Amino acid sequence: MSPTEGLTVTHRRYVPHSHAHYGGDLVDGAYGLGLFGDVATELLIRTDADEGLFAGYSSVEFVAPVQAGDVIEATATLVRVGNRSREIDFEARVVCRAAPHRGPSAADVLDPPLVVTRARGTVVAPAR
Ligand SMILES: C/C=C/C(=O)SCCNC(=O)CCNC(=O)[C@H](O)C(C)(C)COP(=O)(O)OP(=O)(O)OC[C@H]1O[C@@H](n2cnc3c(N)ncnc32)[C@H](O)[C@@H]1OP(=O)(O)O
Repeated sequence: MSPTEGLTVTHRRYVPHSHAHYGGDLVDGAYGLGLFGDVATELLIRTDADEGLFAGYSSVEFVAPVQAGDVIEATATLVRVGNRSREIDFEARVVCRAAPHRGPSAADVLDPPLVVTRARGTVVAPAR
């Protein structure tokens, strides 16, 4: 087992209302995949001193919708180190969500966070 297996990186960001794409202020699923690309980039910088290139996803599940106004966090966990391939588990969770029934700027912390997307993918590092 590689000493870097199990390493986890988390990014957190606010989902701007300009990203709402579907009815009900929903955000497209690709938004979450964009977060996964960024968090995988930091993971590869930490393991390989290089951003790497995303080769593909073996699975993606959209478990619950993401809404404009959410605060979302994306986690990447390194699960397998190949020669140049790095297999990564991803999870995105909503940690804060708007509460429009209380007013236009009202929002709550979600405890526990709401899991919205899970995925597994492979990023490829350059040959050393
Ligand atoms: C961090 C996020 C970054 C991004 O989002 S970048 C934007 C999106 N991605 C891209 O534009 C990448 C486009 N694709 C490519 O440039 C190439 O395509 C790759 C560099 C990803 C791979 O090409 P090659 O270097 O020629 O691959 P190989 O020498 O055939 O394999 C190297 C290792 O990578 C594994 N691998 C290759 N393709 C896949 C795949 N599609 N799914 C899973 N694994 C893959 C292999 O098995 C092997 O692994 P082993 O070195 O550990 O033996």
